[in-house]
Amino acid sequence: MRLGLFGGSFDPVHRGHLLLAECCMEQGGLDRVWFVPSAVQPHKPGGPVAGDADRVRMLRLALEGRPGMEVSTLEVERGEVSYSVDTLREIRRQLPDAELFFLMGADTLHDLPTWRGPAEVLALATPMVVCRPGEPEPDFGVLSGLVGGDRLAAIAASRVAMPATEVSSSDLRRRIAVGEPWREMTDAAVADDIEAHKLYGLGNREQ
Ligand SMILES: Nc1ncnc2c1ncn2[C@@H]1O[C@H](COP(=O)(O)OP(=O)(O)OP(=O)(O)O)[C@@H](O)[C@H]1O
Ligand SMILES: O=C(O)c1ccc[n+]([C@@H]2O[C@H](COP(=O)([O-])O)[C@@H](O)[C@H]2O)c1
Repeated sequence: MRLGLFGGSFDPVHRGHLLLAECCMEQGGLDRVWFVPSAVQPHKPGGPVAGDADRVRMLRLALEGRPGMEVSTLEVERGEVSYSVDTLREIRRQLPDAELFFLMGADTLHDLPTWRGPAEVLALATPMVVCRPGEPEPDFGVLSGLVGGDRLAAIAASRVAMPATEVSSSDLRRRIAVGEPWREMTDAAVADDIEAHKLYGLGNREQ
């Protein structure tokens, strides 16, 4: 099985995340994609804005009716700071025969050498890097001190192209808080859920 792991804060999940996973499934020939919300992303020590249960529920709603896409609660169940190397070790232990890919935008690739145990991360999973038009080309050379030339070429060959989607979780949260249009930036079921639970300061301005 070719399994794609897509880690992020998903605070909240948005159309860019969903499109990225779809493009990787199609172009990267993945059988499954697991979205792995982090408890606390190591480089975002303040932690997410929404709680674990809210982010997991929104992800499940977004992935309903998307065959092969699921949520893994491994990191939120482990709690504390979510190091990807720990998550990959655990998934490798559970699924020894799966071929693991780690889905990421080019921005995350450039950050990867600063992660905990980056060489082990690269031994456990192959980064599947998504390139967006209008963004700088991913610089696979940032991994050259961590993997050999053949492996580097294989990682570069796994790259996937996707159309630009000008959306980020932080902009979505900002729009909700200040009352700008935001629903189109995410899945309709997620937008309904944000409204039902009054997440991200929704409605605070009117009170
Ligand atoms: N619009 C987008 N298009 C494609 N990939 C994206 C987009 N937004 C985020 N990603 C990718 O999704 C992954 C998880 O990102 P994350 O959950 O932190 O979302 P984010 O929108 O970047 O959040 P924030 O704005 O809070 O930093 C990262 O690898 C990031 O590169
Ligand atoms: O393991 C680490 O040291 C590490 C440091 C920074 C980010 N990550 C992971 O990278 C993924 C993308 O994170 P983000 O929030 O930068 O989009 C997510 O799964 C994070 O847990 C992992």
